[in-house]
Amino acid sequence: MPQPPLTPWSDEEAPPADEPWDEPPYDPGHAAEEDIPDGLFATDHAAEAERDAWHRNGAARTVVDPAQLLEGMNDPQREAVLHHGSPLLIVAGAGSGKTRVLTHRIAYLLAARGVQPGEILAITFTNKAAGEMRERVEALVGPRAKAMWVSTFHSACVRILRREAKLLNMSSSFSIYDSADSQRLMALVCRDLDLDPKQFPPKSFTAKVSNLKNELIDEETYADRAANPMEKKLAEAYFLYQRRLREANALDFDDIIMTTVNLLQAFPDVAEHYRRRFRHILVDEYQDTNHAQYTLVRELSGGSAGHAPRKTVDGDFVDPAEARLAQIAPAELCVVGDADQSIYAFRGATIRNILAFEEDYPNATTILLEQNYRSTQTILTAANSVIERNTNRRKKNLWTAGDQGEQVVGYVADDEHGEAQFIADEIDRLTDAGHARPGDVAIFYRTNAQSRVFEEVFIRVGLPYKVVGGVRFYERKEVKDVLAYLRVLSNPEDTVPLRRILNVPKRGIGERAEAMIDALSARERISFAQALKRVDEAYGMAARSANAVKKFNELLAGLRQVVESGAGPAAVLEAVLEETGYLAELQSSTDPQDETRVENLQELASVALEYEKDPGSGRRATRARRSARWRTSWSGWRWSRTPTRSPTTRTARASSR
Ligand SMILES: Nc1ncnc2c1ncn2[C@@H]1O[C@H](COP(=O)(O)OP(=O)(O)OP(=O)(O)O)[C@@H](O)[C@H]1O
Repeated sequence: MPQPPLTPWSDEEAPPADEPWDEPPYDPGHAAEEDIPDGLFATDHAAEAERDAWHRNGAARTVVDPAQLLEGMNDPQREAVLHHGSPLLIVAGAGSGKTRVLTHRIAYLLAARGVQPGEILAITFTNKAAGEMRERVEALVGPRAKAMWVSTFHSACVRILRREAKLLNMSSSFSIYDSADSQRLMALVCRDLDLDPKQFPPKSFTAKVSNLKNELIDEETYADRAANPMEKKLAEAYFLYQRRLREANALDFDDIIMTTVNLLQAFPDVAEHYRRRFRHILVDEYQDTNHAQYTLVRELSGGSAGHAPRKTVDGDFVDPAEARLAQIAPAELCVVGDADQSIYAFRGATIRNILAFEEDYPNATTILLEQNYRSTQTILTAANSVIERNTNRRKKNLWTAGDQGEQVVGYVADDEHGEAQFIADEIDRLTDAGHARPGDVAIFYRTNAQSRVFEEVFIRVGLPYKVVGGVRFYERKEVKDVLAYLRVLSNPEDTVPLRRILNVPKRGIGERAEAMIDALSARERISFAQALKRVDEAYGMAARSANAVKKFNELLAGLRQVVESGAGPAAVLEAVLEETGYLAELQSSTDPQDETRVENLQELASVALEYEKDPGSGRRATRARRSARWRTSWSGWRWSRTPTRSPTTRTARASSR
């Protein structure tokens, strides 16, 4: 079977952008057999109700007592489960039982209101959350839960798109590009358009196209509005990128939502089909929806303000196909969210969707869940007093019927090392007293780079630790890349780091050129480093690659001068970051992960500075002052766009610090 050109993902596996890409690669054979049961879209629910009381094997189905579902619920929770008819917004504080409300509401719809499982669409943000919700619903209603769609936005849309692919002139086994695939495709597109990667970085184009799709702006609309040369180039790239996707029978991650919205808007009979099918739509984490997802929910449910099909002055439908659609009552929509917990603004999520729900759905009911079941009152009061400063916030006050609890301890240390030491001492105290094991303790920090100080103190005092959802500081790619430069500067013959940095950041020394250097080193029995210097003797090396290698040799020679001039580790590191273009590349990127990478390098630089200024012990006293001064100097350097200085000037500046 021919393989698709890049590595796509199968529909159900397609993870949302915030989940690690560790799921199995796409298997076209599997996708072709995707299990959409024949009867899934049948609307003969009366017949289903008859069968519903029994399993195929004759066993009685789980019978749910509606009254039991309401037991132990507080008043607003019960109200949210019972609510009938108009759109419902559940504003649920942390730990206030929103998952419980959602799952019990679904079970109640089946048990007390005669709703069929197939009429329910429950949307969550991550595959993990969907799995958990499905499990909790199944625990309440039994195997009937299988006929419901409890899925992420992406999985639900992929299912719809595979079914309707023909209408879109696509094959139903279309591929899905993950973000790495999208970046590779955009890089190819930019190359074909002869765009200078410095001026028009493909990565930033990928991010911009993604944002446009989240705003439902397709390539044609964008081309019409592109005004300046930058926007025009982006429009060209967007156009070609979409064409390439179509040619490959592929969609990228953001296309999935946008294409489904387009499908529902362009084909009223398709919209009608899903409107008739999904009579109950429940959306979790509504505060994290972006514009495309918001519109999707509106198209599937109908009923938001200004969403009625357009009519002519004579009262006829502008699109006659919409007449039938207009007759379908809106689905019951129930969204749950908490603007105070919004975390995805960087990828287009807009809490406007939750704040303006009542405007968008004028007959909406809002229920506040404020009773928290997880924390003590002291913790809630502390949390409330932090979040009440947020602007444009709907007032909400978390409280608990539980204990007041112990006082929260606030400790102000001199610096980050003092903080880490205090925490290590606390863990020691708790474990010595038998109150906790190290694994019972969680440490939160604001940015990834901050794990480094904790890791160092834990290693020193021998406390076992695990960095959750991240990579240990010294194993992060950017840290390893930069350390590889330092290793090569300290040992020019060290082949492994040398090969690691040969084309990092990209400088036109491809795999082929590397293989030729390797062959030269084998032929002449010289080291890889020496072979690099004798690049002209490598067989078959293209002139462009040879020049790139020579430039790399010059770069290393320049950096070596910095080392030989007696500069300390911080100055050498600064030289590496600047001269190689590594930092500039990260800074010009619009990928939020690259911002984190810059922070990690900043952290690495502060380690180097600490070492340079104070390699011995007893250094803590001066740390705060030093780190404050370093921050100032870093921020000036980090954002300055001044032309690269020669190594000599830079050394002079570094040693004058
Ligand atoms: N009415 C209730 N009585 C007792 N316990 C409750 C009640 N409602 C919820 N809880 C408990 O509160 C905890 C939080 O519930 P749940 O996981 O449903 O909350 P959540 O709002 O989804 O949490 P979060 O979104 O903060 O993760 C659970 O342990 C749940 O059993």
